[in-house]
Amino acid sequence: MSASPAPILITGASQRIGFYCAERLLDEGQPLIVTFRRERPGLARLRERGALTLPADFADEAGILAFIEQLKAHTDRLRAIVHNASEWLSETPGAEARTFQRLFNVHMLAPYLINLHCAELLERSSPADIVHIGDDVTRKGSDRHIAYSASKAGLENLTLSFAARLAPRVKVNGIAPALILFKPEDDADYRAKTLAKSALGIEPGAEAVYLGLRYLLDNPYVTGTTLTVNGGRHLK
Ligand SMILES: NC(=O)C1=CN([C@@H]2O[C@H](COP(=O)(O)OP(=O)(O)OC[C@H]3O[C@@H](n4cnc5c(N)ncnc54)[C@H](OP(=O)(O)O)[C@@H]3O)[C@@H](O)[C@H]2O)C=CC1
Ligand SMILES: Nc1nc2c(c(=O)[nH]1)N=C([C@H](O)[C@@H](O)CO)CN2
Repeated sequence: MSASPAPILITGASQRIGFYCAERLLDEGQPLIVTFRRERPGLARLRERGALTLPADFADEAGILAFIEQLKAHTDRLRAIVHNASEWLSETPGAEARTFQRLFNVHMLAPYLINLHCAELLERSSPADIVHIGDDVTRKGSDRHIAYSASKAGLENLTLSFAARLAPRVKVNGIAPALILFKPEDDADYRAKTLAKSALGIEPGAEAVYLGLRYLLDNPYVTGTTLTVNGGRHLK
């Protein structure tokens, strides 16, 4: 039995929420493997801190399977898998089906295949967790991000199925955020309108998701659950 702790895998951790969670886990001395699609400034910092950074594009089955093979060449065990990689795409006029397929690949096919192919790596660790990062928008859908919302709803359902399949050795949960971080290009009007959608009316920052991740990793009696981290949007 290896003395060093098994690594945690976070997908899409080169920026924003995934990057923040990666930094916090490294702060705790947690070995880390992260995936990235495009080279970004934060990756150099994660590498400096000892994280293994693996390129991965989950837009199609071939890219997902290629990542799984690459991952298994680097480790034979995992403490947890955090499925964070995501694209926030609205309907693309004239390319609706391509966008739909892309979103379902990133948000559903990638977690599905990675979970199935990497369950054995998780079962070599105790405790072991899978965390799916979803979206609170699945509560009511979205008229401007139809395929995105549907694919995130499917991801939420994977939480239930994998929690049943992998118990008791692996806990499987989700986190459903609403606004966590604006994008730099979001204008004042959009920001004001978005903040008004929740009871708490704040942009909490990535720590709001990390605290949910920490809770799920630490709690031995939670599985098949999706944590809502939405500032009380459901109350408005
Ligand atoms: N930010 C927010 O307010 C909210 C976020 N969420 C969810 O939280 C999670 C993190 O959000 P956020 O940090 O804003 O996410 P980002 O939009 O920054 O995306 C995270 C990463 O996913 C990667 N990614 C996108 N497409 C692919 C792909 N085809 N294959 C592999 N990687 C890919 C991106 O890589 P690249 O760097 O190449 O673009 C990006 O770095 C997401 O699942 C998101 O849906 C939910 C609600 C609100
Ligand atoms: N992959 C992403 N998903 C989402 C993002 C994002 O930036 N990347 N942002 C949101 C918004 O914050 C929305 O919740 C409110 O405007 C949703 N999903």
